[in-house]
This record gives sequence, structure tokens and C-alpha cells, in this order.
Amino acid sequence: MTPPTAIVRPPGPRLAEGLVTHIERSAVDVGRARRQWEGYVAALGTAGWEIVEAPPADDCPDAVFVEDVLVVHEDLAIVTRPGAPERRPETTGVEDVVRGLGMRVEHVAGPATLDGGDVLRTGGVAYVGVGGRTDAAGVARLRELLEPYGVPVRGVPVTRALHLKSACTALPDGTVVGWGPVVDDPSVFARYEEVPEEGGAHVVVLDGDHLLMAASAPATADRFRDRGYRVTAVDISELERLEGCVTCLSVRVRR
Ligand SMILES: NC(=O)NCCC[C@H](N)C(=O)O
Repeated sequence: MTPPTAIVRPPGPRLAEGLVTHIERSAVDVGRARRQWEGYVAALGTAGWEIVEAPPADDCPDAVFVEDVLVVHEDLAIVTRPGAPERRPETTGVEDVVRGLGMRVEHVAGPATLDGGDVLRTGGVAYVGVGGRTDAAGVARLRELLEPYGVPVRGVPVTRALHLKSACTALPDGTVVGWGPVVDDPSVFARYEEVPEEGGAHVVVLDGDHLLMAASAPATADRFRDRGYRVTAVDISELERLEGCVTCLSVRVRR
């Protein structure tokens, strides 16, 4: 089997101008953010992931949050149409990357909007956050594209967080873990559990029992360790100032 691949994109010089919606703006140290991003990429590499760098998009402050411009499912890569108009130029250059990985490419055409950070796949279902960056037409387009793969697509409300995966993600056993104050409707998930820290709601599954998390959620990491998971924690504090999290800094391709 091909080793899993993580597509990442280096932060650019205008990072500090990135969008902030649900939190107070605070100054970003771009040099420190770059070092934290390198630590994040190194953690993926140490866990056995092949790293593919998308070309920099230095005019786009939020380009490092590469997950929002691509949704990958098996051999299909969907180039999204981000909900924030400022972020739409970020889609330039990513198509070549996924074609280089041998994937077939589809697009989301306007006026529909879809951000990868709103797409949570677990238990064979794609839950899509609607109400922030992704709209109903974006959900419909994703449904059209994932239907041939037998993946049901369910729109779920997101009004209190930037993206669905800012509010909740899923453990390998299918439990959706969320930060209560920003999860609109936990009843949509078959198994749901609250975590004690906002950053604890963001897990990247490195492999069946190994999770990548932000260092800002030590109590949640301990809780997951108690359940038998290995947890690698990385400090991404400068990226968190821009509402970034471990999930949105890469696009994971497993084939
Ligand atoms: N999927 C994500 O959670 N992406 C984070 C994007 C943060 C960026 N500052 C934005 O507002 O678009």
C-alpha cells in the first residue's frame, strides 16, 4: 500500500493579515509561526507520512490552511470554492499537486461555496457544516461528487465556529469529539463526546491509534492517552491566533 501523503503549504509573508472571525485579533509572530509549521510538518513525517508541499501562495495570507481548498476522497480531489472571497485565489496551484499524485480532479463552481474545513468524514458519512463558509449549494455539489462512492452527505448547522471541524472532529473509533460551546447540534452524530478544551476538539488521525493534536489541549490529550491512544502534540499557537488548528494545516491522502 502507498504510504499516506500529507499535502501542506508553507505560510507566506502576509500570514499576520489572515482572516479572524470568531475570536479577537491578536498579533501573529510570522517567524515563530513558520517554525511551528515546520514542527507540524516534521511530526507528520516522523509518523510515516510522505510530505508534498503545494507551491507557496505568498499573496494569500491564509494559504497555509490548505485543507480548506481541497477535499480528497479515494482517487478524487475536489478543488473547492472557499466561502471567503479573499481566499479564492488560494485554489491556484493546488490542482497540479493532486494531478501529480495521480488523482482525478473536480471543482466546485460558483455561486456554490465549500470549505474543506467543513467536511468531516466518519463512519462512512460526510458531515458538512453549513452556515459559515459553506452553503447549501456547496453541500449539494459535494453530494453529487461523493454519491458514486456510496458516501452519504449530510448538511449540519455551523453558526458558532468558523468551520465544522473547528467545533468537532472524530476519533478512529467513530466517536465525534467536540468543544461544547461551539457545537450547534451534537444529536446529529451517532456517538458524540465533549472534550474539556477547545483545541481538544481537533484531532488528526495519524494511524489507527496515533493522534496529532495541538499542545493547547493537554487535558484532552491525557484523556485520549487513558483510552489507549498515542498522542503527538505540536505547538501551533501562532496559527491558532488565526483560528487555525491541526486539521486545517494539511490535506491527508490515504490510498
Ligand atoms: N479549516 C480551518 O479551520 N481553517 C482555518 C482557516 C483560518 C483562516 N484564518 C480563515 O479564517 O479562513
